[in-house]
Amino acid sequence: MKPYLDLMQDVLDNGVVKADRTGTGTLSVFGRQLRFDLSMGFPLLTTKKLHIRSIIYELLWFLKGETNIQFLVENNVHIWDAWADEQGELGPIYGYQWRSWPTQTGQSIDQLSDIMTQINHNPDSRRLIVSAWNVADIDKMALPPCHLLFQFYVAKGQLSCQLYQRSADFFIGVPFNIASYALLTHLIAQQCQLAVGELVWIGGDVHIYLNHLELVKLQLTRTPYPLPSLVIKRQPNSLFDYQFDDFEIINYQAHQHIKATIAV
Ligand SMILES: Nc1nc(=O)c2c([nH]1)NC[C@@H]1CN(c3ccc(C(=O)N[C@@H](CCC(=O)O)C(=O)O)cc3)CN21
Ligand SMILES: O=c1ccn([C@H]2C[C@H](O)[C@@H](COP(=O)(O)O)O2)c(=O)[nH]1
Repeated sequence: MKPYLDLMQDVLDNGVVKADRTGTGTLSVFGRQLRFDLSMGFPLLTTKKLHIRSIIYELLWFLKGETNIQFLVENNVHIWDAWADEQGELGPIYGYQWRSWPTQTGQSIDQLSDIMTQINHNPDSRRLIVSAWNVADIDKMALPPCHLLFQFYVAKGQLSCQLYQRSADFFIGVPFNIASYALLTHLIAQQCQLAVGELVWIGGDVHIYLNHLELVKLQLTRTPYPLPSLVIKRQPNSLFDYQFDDFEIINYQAHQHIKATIAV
């Protein structure tokens, strides 16, 4: 995860102090890229132990097309609690747009099913894109999508994924986002009988919240361990049939977790 740590240092060295919506304040840079060769290991941070359980459940929840935190809460995952209303609703966020983007004629588009069909039948397509940025729905969302558009690419029997993230909480959110899209790429690759290629992460406003600066500096004193591996124990019939127990992360050696306050 050296690229992640290098960019963390880049934000410390070159970041501009900016005010933000949450009132916390950030150090921020604009427009950065990270690349991970997924065939070389699963990109899970090793300089701070990550709660992979939350990451897996969140992705399964997106894949179900759900936007109510009930499924997460039932599985003791509370990462979305702070943004939900009293009914647990978040509005038409990721899951809804991925699985049932509404059309003007009252129908809906399952972008993920369509992308799988395209990868299988038209792998050289340059249009393998999924977008969560539904302009007409933004004001109904608890939070406009941060990871808002991703594109797949097939070459040499490998599936690569590039993600655009408009706003990136580098200490808390980005490690989750990288692991989540790495997992998604593995799942789609398995379903399409492809190997995994690269994950390319692109950040717009890449920021460190000012109350995370000391934690970031602590993390940068740590030496990374080798990356763990992902084992998928079963091949379900569809992308939407995976369960939590299908996954195992092996050889995950990491430094102690660093607890931080999240900006809401
Ligand atoms: N400021 C901010 N940063 C984010 O990363 C973020 C948001 N807001 N709002 C919406 C979602 C929710 N996501 C979240 C929310 C909380 C954690 C979090 O608390 N992580 C803890 C571990 C908690 C756990 O897994 O139970 C951490 O220390 O990483 C992570 C991602 C990512 N998003
Ligand atoms: O998956 C996610 C979701 C959210 N974030 C961060 C990025 C920002 O710090 C906040 C969102 O605030 P905005 O004012 O809407 O930009 O949440 C993330 O890093 N990853």
